[in-house]
Amino acid sequence: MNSLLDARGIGKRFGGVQALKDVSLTIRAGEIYGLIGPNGAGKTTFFNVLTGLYAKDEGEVVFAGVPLKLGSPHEVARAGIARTFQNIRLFANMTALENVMVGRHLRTKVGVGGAVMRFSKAREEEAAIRRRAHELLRYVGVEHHAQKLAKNLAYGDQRRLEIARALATEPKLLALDEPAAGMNATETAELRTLIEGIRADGVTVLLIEHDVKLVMGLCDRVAVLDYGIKIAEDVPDVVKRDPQVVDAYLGAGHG
Ligand SMILES: Nc1ncnc2c1ncn2[C@@H]1O[C@H](COP(=O)(O)OP(=O)(O)OP(=O)(O)O)[C@@H](O)[C@H]1O
Repeated sequence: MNSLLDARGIGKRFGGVQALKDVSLTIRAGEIYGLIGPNGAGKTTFFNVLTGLYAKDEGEVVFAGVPLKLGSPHEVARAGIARTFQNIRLFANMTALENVMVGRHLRTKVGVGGAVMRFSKAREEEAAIRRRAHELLRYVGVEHHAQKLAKNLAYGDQRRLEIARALATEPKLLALDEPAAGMNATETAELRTLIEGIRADGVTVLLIEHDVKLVMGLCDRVAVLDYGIKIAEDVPDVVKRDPQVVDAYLGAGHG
């Protein structure tokens, strides 16, 4: 399998805290890749560096064969990486449909300049965006809430809506930060089916998750961070039995 993302020697410090130290990992095209580790291990920091929210101190990322311009969320999104957040970040007072349409606008070709000249073209594009947004809401299973304000959706549906919004940018890589947090067993099972479907439709998935059962059941490969260092990277069956991983994470009541 080809590699989609190659992170090399990523380092990030916050004052005296070395949140990431020389982290290298490779995500292959078409896989579901899990990133796990104890609280404070650096998982979200890795996501934030990867998606341009934090400037890195060291390292580089090659994505789809091209060096990724780290430090710019817009460039990262354009390159084909979309994400969701640990703490849901929707536009609370916009409808579910509008939230997805906003994500979709990243792909819009008609700019502000010439908008009058190309008014009908813009209208066509807007209609296409709306259609696609409806499709995505249906895809994640919340189309019946299209006209509801995001803040009025149930928690699990908000998480699904965030995924729809991320997918609206047509990413090659979808990075999910603790998507199962706060979900009950039924919602988690449905989420698993959704993520498997997303992969089956050709999107590679990077997943941070504390639900070890979900990670081990769903992921093709898993990397483990501990104090900012990658201590393991392998298929779930090997990672599960790695003594260092058991010691740092799985032993402490997580498994
Ligand atoms: N913006 C920040 N400013 C200062 N320190 C930070 C910042 N973000 C993260 N850190 C520190 O970096 C380390 C790694 O944190 P991070 O949130 O990446 O861990 P995590 O593995 O995602 O944890 P969790 O599972 O609890 O979400 C921690 O020591 C944290 O306190």
